[in-house]
Amino acid sequence: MFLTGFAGAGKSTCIKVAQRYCFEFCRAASIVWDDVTFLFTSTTGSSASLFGGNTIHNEAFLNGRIRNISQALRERWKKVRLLIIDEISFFTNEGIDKLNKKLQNLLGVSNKPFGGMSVVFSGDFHQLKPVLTRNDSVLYDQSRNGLFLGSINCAIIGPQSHRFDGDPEYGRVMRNFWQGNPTVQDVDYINEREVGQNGVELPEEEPDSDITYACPFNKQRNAISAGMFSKHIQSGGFPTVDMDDLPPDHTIIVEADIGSSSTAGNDGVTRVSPVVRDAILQHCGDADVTVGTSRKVDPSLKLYNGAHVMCNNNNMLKTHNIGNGTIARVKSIKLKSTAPHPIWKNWEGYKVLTVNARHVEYVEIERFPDNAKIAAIKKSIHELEADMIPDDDMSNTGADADRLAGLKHDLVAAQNAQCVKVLPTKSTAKVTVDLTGLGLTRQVIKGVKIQQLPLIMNDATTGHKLQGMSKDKLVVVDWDFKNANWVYVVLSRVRTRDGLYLLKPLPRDCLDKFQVPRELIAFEQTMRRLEEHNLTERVEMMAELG
Ligand SMILES: Nc1ncnc2c1ncn2[C@@H]1O[C@H](COP(=O)(O)OP(=O)(O)OP(=O)(O)O)[C@@H](O)[C@H]1O
Repeated sequence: MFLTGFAGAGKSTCIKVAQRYCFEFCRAASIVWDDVTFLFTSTTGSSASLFGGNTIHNEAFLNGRIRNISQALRERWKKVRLLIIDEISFFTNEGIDKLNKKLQNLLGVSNKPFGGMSVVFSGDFHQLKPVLTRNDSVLYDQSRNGLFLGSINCAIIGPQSHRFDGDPEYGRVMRNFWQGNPTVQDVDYINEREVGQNGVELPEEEPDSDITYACPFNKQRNAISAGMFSKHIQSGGFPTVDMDDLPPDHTIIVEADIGSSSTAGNDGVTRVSPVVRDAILQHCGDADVTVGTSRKVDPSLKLYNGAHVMCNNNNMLKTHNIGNGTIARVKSIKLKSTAPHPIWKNWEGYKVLTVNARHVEYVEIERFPDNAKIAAIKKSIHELEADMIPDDDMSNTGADADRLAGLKHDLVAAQNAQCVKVLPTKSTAKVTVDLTGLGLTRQVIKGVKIQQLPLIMNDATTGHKLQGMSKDKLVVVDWDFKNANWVYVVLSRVRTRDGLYLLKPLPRDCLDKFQVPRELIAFEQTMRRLEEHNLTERVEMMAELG
């Protein structure tokens, strides 16, 4: 099945509802149901973690060798009745071919596509493609992927978007972008949200506010995080370096433990010299330190209670539903019992505590924003407290007080269930460091042994991590026209135009950047015809049933 529709059409929500329906059906019919009966996966860790699923790459062992597939994994797949793959626009022809072979092997059925498994491909091809894909690798190109198209026997196209229910006019403009035909008036309408114009001001940062900064490049993301940290330091409580006072312990910079490298420096030695190490810690952001093709390591993580972070590996996706792209806030930092007392360092003239990552036992993070359960409990507490009169035991009934205590207890339990302890991990990274200021030339150092927490700061995020999310407030720092559909994906995350803040206006001459590829138009026509056929068949079947 192919489930599609424009941003916010409710594709992910629809799958959740279908899962609930299947669960209730199985329960009523006494059919065994377990956690993989309806297997929820996504092509990215960030969207998988939004609904408590895993990536399809992990579940179907896509990056492993067939001979290494364990018996336990084969047994697990035998229990799956329906496989969901969300955010399908991030999948490629190569991915589909691999999936087909892996499922045929896992299920022991080689003469049927995907080993005979029922698969729901869900997503919107008007959204982002994988970062490193060739144009001929897109799934919707009917001349290229017979397997994908040939296996789809049912299509559902969400007719409208629910994300913009609160602002239908913004939804209408987003649909124009989706269809590839925005007008200059649409661009002007968006640009009315430029900060500094028409009385638009940046939103206030409040503890529970879900403000996201969207920017195209990781360097910009790093610069925004550094700016936010400076703001945090200057907001008070940090002594300047000429004062005797010690810095507060709610804020600490966790410096990566950097060991040797596999490439020799100018002196022919593979050791990362103290000078180079200091340069990495002081001048590099996570955009400069990468593991494998894209995983980033922040050499100098600036953590404090409430800091916005993003997890960036999938090691805990299965066990704790925290994956690459899961967003969270820092709750606490625990140092090992053997750790020396953190020393302070000079950060723009202020004293800030600093510790090496090897001395950190864990950092506890809490998913953010609140899930529906926590939001509902907070709302009930707020309403009850508003009804109760402060310090007036006569008017406030005991029942109200008991209910309030019960709600607060439930809130703590629900919040604790959202918390996870993240441990430092060891990796081998490629570091790009500018050493020209030190009179040295070595700039790219490969094979650097590094230990750090698998977290990056999330004051700002790139479009690829935003896909699949709904936001109340979004600040667009800059535009990216190089990655097709970036502008549409970013703009369509926010529920209302009032929640949008632009640091740069959208260029008025960008209208030709939104054209929908011919192959995608042809693919969607095929899907529409299939949907009509499915609906007609269904009406006929219902009529036969009387
Ligand atoms: N039938 C519905 N009625 C009301 N609200 C809905 C409905 N379906 C979805 N929503 C709401 O609309 C928003 C977007 O839903 P959802 O994330 O499922 O859309 P999507 O199609 O998966 O979006 P995207 O393509 O951007 O990932 C969510 O806030 C969701 O709660």
